[in-house]
This record gives sequence, structure tokens and C-alpha cells, in this order.
Amino acid sequence: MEKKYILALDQGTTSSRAILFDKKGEIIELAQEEFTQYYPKPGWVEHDANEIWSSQVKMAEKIVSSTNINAADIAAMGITNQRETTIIWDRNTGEPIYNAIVWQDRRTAEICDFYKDSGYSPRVQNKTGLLIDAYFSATKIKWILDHVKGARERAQKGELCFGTVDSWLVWKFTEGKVHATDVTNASRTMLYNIHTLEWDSELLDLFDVPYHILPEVKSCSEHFGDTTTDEISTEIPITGIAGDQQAALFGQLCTKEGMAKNTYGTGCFLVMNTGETPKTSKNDLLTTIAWSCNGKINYALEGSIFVGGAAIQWLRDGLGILRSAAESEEVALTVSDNGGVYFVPALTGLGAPHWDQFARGTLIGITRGTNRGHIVRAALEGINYQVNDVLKAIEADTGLITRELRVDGGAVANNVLMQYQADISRCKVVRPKTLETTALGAAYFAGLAVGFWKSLNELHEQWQEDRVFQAKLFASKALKNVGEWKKAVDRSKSWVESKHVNVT
Ligand SMILES: Nc1ncnc2c1ncn2[C@@H]1O[C@H](COP(=O)(O)OP(=O)(O)O)[C@@H](O)[C@H]1O
Ligand SMILES: O=P(O)(O)OC[C@H](O)CO
Repeated sequence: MEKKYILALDQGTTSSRAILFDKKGEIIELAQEEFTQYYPKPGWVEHDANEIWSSQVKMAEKIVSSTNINAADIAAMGITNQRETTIIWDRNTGEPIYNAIVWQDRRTAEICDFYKDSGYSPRVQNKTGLLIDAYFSATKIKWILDHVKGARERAQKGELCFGTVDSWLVWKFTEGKVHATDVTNASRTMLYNIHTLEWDSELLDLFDVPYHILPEVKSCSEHFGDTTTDEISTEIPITGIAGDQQAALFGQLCTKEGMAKNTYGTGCFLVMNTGETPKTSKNDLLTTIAWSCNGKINYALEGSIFVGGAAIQWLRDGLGILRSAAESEEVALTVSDNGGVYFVPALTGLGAPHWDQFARGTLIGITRGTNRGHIVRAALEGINYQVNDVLKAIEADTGLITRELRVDGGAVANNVLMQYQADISRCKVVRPKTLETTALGAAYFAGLAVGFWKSLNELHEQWQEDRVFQAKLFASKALKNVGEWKKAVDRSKSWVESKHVNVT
């Protein structure tokens, strides 16, 4: 009998989600749970890997056991995940040897400076498409192996496994039978050669990472294993995996060269499909693997912004000036403009295209007339300006003018945020009907692998727009504001002093 559904798991930075899609790409069931964030020291961010697993499997089981569906109708499962986050566990017991070090964590910034100052940047960029930064997994692995007692010896003896969150989940779902990842997640470790499509021995030596802790690398759309864990009441084949931003690019059906999407979640991630050959950035963007599907590799240029919606979270939880993230729209509308206030949300340093690990959050332009509305507006605009900086860098790299930006992520519900993006970036900002594009992308990869969907054409028919935002602000005013933002960014840079370390 023909199966009716694909289950997608979206393991994000702040929550674990499970979503059931039908053949039309419509959401049938959704379950979501937040989990604990740990900030042990300034600039450090950790998750409990066991809590990642327990929250994710609980959400999956909630859907599988839902009385509204028959579990036997689930054709396959796709996994998408927060990328770069690093977990190392014991191959025999399956117990993590340290908390997951989250992508936002800056503890290895000084180690990265050492590699940069020693002249390794061009080699690393040529091989991985990445710029040396604490963001990626390589130095996080190194840190765990160097700081957890006995870890390096155990790694050398083959007793430990490294994985990004997808690998960890596959390991758990298959009860330790499968240690694998997909090319998109591998391409974010700073250890994977995106041209030869192999773990790179020179980089493994450079970052002191033993080969045998690494997972096998597969495409985004193939059989990884079957769920056999007791927590899930039925066996489901896992047939799709992709890092969340690449999954969102696919879920937004940006399958043609030049198409771009931006996700406004905890961070913001602008990704443009650049076709079948990698494009090296001259403007400090990342070259990354968009996906590998049906024997074809697609590359992308990406601008990763560390703090997006998290700035609004901070206004809510840190400053306490908002009751909810959604209230930011209403409060921003109490003022007609930012009143000259700029907020550079470099709370964990600045990502693309500035790449300053030592920048910190800066609120500037405050006068006696500044009120809550201006600060909230400045925080929303701070997200928009960062996205715009990335967009301009991508345009400079590709020579293409972006006419349309597809958007998704939790914060796109905010119309002020969307309108201002169109105002300063001077392009159409297009919000689709299905906002769960990350999970949808993972579902598409899983579904294509098992013939649930037959072709990309079938998927293209599913994409529908909800609302289009077009520029309304005068271009001259937009230009003036972008100029002032640039001044604010300069002031936020190099705030924390770097202590030089030698890692040889
Ligand atoms: N209406 C809103 N306006 C502005 N920001 C919002 C709004 N709703 C959610 N956010 C922000 O979006 C983020 C959540 O988006 P989501 O896509 O769920 O994040 P993630 O996948 O990174 O966990 C939070 O940082 C939150 O502050
Ligand atoms: O969990 P998100 O949606 O904030 O995405 C995190 C990114 O994958 C980090 O690179």
C-alpha cells in the first residue's frame, strides 16, 4: 500500500521539532520542545547531548504514536540539525564525554587566532571553503580532546566517536550501529575537503584530530539506517540528512543557480545556490556544500550571522523590556524610525562578512529622547543590516543582483522586520506559506530517496508564497542609514582583548 507521510526532525539550537508532512508538502502534525542552554563562562555555549537526544526522540515518538495517524504510513524519516555543534562520545557505552559545544561557543577563538596568525587561512579556505573561526567543529574537537582527561589517548585508541548533531541522532536511533553524517554537515567541520569530498589528512594533522573518530560521509538523500531504538514504536528508515541551512535552501526550492534564502532564527543564515562548481569568496563569505542528491553536488555561498532573533530574545530575557519576541513588532511600531539609535548585536562576536571574534554588542546613538521603541527598533534593524551586509558581499562575489530573497525562520512572522529588509536591501522579500522550510527540506531529501516524491519538478509545484514585501523607504534614506550602521559596526569591533596562545 502506498505510504502517506514523511517524518522530519529539526534539531535546532533552542528546540527539537518533529513534523509530519504529506505528499503535498503540507504539515499534518508538529511537536516541539525547548531544551536547556548552558552558558558556563562568558562566550561559552553548551548543550547536554543526552537532552538533545531525549527531547528529539520524545518529539518523534509523539508524532509516531499520534492517534490521528497510522505509523505504518510513514515512508521515511529525514533529519536536519543545528550545524557545527560538536559531540564526542564513547563508542562502547554511547555516553558523551563532554557537553555538546555549540556553534555559537567562542572558547577556541584564541586557538583560531594562532592558526590565522601562522598563515594557515588560505590553505584552510582552499580546501574547506571556510574561514578559520571558532564557529566550526575542528577547534571544538581539539579543545575537548585536550581538556577532558584521557580523551586524546582514548581517541587515538579508537574508543571515541565525533559527530555533529545529525551523527549523534543517527547513532542513537540505530543503537550505535551507524556512525555517519552527510556532506553538508561534514563541510562545516573545517576538516572536510569540499573538492575531493574526503576528510583531509593535512587538516586532521593541523587540528590534531585522529581520523578514526570521524563518521562516514554520505549524500543527503540515501539510506543511513533504520530506527531500532525502543523509544520509537516502529522501525523507520532514515533516508535524508542535511544541515539546517542547506535543508532550508532545498525546502525553499532554491534549486537554481543564483536563488537565495535567508533564515531568521537564533542566528541568520543567508545562503545562495551557486551551482555545481564551488565559488571562492573574495568577500569573506563561506563556500559550502548545498547538497548532494541523485549523484549531483551543488555548492553555495553562505553568510552566517551569529545573532539574529537571539537579539530579540536578549531584549526579552536579558533586559526584560519585552514580554515576548512577537511583541517586538508592536513596540517597534510605536516609533516612526530608529531615532538615530543603532544596535550591533555582536553578543557572541561578529560572523559574516566581518568575522570579528572579539567584537561585542554595541548600542549607540542614545540621547535623552531615546525610548523603548527606539531600542527595540534598533535591535530589529540590527538584524536587517547584518543580512544586508551579507547580501551585498554575495552580490560582489557573484556579480549577481538579488531581485528576490526567500525568507523563513521564527522571526519572519515580524512584518516590521520583513519590510525593513526590503527597504534597505532593495529587493523583493518573499515569505512562503510553509515556514517550516528547514524540516521540509529534510523531508524532501528523505522522500526523494525512497521514491515518495519522484522528481524536483513535483516538488516545485508545491511552493506557495504568503506575502511579498517591496521597498517603500526612499533609497537615499536607506543609504544614509546603512552608512550610519557601518560606523556603529566599526565601534563594536575588537572590543575584547585577544590573549595570544601557541598550540604547537
Ligand atoms: N515575531 C518575532 N519578531 C522577532 N523575533 C522573533 C519573533 N518570533 C520569534 N523571534 C525570534 O526568532 C528566534 C526563534 O526562531 P526559530 O526559527 O524557532 O529559531 P531556531 O531554529 O534558531 O531555534 C528567537 O530568537 C526569537 O527571539
Ligand atoms: O538552529 P539554528 O536554526 O539557529 O541554526 C544553527 C546553524 O545551523 C548554525 O550554523
